[in-house]
Amino acid sequence: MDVRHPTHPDQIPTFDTSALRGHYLVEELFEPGAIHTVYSHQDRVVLGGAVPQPGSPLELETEPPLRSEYFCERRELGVLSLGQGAVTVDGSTYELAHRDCLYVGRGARSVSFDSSEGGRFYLVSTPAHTSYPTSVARHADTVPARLGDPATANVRELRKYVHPDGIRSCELVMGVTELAEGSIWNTMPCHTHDRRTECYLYFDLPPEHRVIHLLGQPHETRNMIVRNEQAVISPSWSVHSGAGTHRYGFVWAMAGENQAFTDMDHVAIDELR
Ligand SMILES: O=C[C@H](O)[C@@H](O)CC(=O)C(=O)O
Ligand SMILES: [Zn+2]
Repeated sequence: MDVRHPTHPDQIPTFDTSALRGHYLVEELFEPGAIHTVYSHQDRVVLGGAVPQPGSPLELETEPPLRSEYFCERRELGVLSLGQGAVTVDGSTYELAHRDCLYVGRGARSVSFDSSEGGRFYLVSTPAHTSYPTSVARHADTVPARLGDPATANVRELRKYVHPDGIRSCELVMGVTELAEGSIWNTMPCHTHDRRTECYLYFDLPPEHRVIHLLGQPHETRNMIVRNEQAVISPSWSVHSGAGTHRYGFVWAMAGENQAFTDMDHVAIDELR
């Protein structure tokens, strides 16, 4: 488990490219036959990737930084399936298709991942004060919000999975946004939300393409060049927006003080520096 400490916005101008990437970019989450996790002290979000090999399920183990008997002892967990696979939680198996979401409530003792056809799972976990039921939200059954405009190259569909009017949780708010062919911008005009950390995982981006992801306070932005299946941790003071060299999708997940999706401090394009 990689541990990332929080940063102050005044540090941003002092970071070179590799320092910026070391603090905010999660480059290697998905390795065949392994589970990788990152513990961020930004709202104590844990990000992870699980890639089970056919016939060899992977069990989510606790890690020393958690000081817990099992992973979900004090935590809830969101799982976003990138492909076809199954997650077994305390003996109940949930089959997931590409972009389906499983929420695992606090107290689940055993969580394991299995796939016979190259499935992979993105994990986001946050501290939990109580136990909400483990449940599934399927991409095919979720009515998306249709956002954006062709003129601004940001036509996209947003699906909320874990949120106050969907799967209930303690802190976690989670969903997927997918851009239409020919659209490249997400979250522009952009925003911050001082009450929450937000993490993006970009997916469905061809290997030769990249997303130019913007971060930092609105008046002092930086960029990182991001590959497919890499994640970005955005502290509460940071914008989180990007433009791809190709269409893509991204999993967004938030944790912190509140769960109100509309609690955003909007930033006008002409305020950005
Ligand atoms: O606070 C909310 C998040 O930044 C994302 O949900 C934004 C997003 O998915 C989009 O604009 O497409
Ligand atoms: Zn946001």
